Amino acid sequence: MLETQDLTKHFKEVKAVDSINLFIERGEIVGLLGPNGAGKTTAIAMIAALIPPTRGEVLLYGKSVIASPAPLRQILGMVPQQLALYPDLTARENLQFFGRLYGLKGKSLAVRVDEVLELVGLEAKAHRPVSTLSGGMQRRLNIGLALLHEPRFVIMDEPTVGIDPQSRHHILETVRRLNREKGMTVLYTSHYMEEAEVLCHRIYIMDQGRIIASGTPEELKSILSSDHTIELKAESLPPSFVEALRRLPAVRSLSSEGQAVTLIAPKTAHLLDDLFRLAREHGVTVTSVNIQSPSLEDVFLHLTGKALRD
Ligand SMILES: Nc1ncnc2c1ncn2[C@@H]1O[C@H](COP(=O)(O)OP(=O)(O)OP(=O)(O)O)[C@@H](O)[C@H]1O
Repeated sequence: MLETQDLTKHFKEVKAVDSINLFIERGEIVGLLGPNGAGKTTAIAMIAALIPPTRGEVLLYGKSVIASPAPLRQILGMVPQQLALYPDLTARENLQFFGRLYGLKGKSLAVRVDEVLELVGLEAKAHRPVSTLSGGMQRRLNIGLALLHEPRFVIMDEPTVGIDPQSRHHILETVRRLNREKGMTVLYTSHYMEEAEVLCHRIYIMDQGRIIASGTPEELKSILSSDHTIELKAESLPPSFVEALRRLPAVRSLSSEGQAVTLIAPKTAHLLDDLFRLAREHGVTVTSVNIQSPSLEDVFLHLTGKALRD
């Protein structure tokens, strides 16, 4: 449906976006993930034809969005990172105001405002001035504004940053529901890996303006498929035992906290025999052992040497 070719944006010497090529099929939820400053907001601003690229192209069904943005604008809903709400108006009045801007009026406006209030779970708060709503509720209303005209394609810029778990859950559920029931296509930026892992069909990982990896969550995790994470808990963890674990040749990295120690090692290493032997030798009583596959967060660390979180 949409693709970018060699899309690039320079702000003087800063290469905010450096020659990215991505595609989004109709009906997909695609994640654009990266730490703060990776270039996500700049990339989506060019995709939405809000700022011109230094170089490159954005194509909607093969036609240039840069040369003619109108066809994209007709199907696009944009959820910006910054709230665009009138704080003194109620939630309903905000929706009515923006609905009129989209050309809705009369009964169809009233019906659509009610539908959107239900969709973002704010029916009970419709009469409240926006300034009295929680941050999470304001974010949900901000999403509602972008959905008023029933867009077929929605771009969301970090819609869950800094909000309570309940609102975050609600937003993720809303995106899933719109995708499932209406076939809505979504481009979703985030720096929360676990969120993208459960929500997105495909993910692009961005760092310093470039796409450094892409694929389904499973494909990305297979980058570390030959490793696993072992978490061992014990009644106590003497430092000599932790050191002995660290010296095992197969252990790539180790961290310990309280009564738990976490190791990353190749799957082929068959480390469990060594773990239990060392535990016996150091008089350590093991209470549990948990073996896990690496997460997307681990993949990002592996690719960039950095954690994604703030
Ligand atoms: N208008 C601008 N003028 C100069 N530099 C800019 C401008 N907009 C963005 N940048 C720079 O471009 C780089 C990418 O910024 P961008 O906001 O796109 O990143 P991001 O991944 O969206 O991060 P965040 O989540 O913090 O918004 C940063 O180094 C930023 O400082």
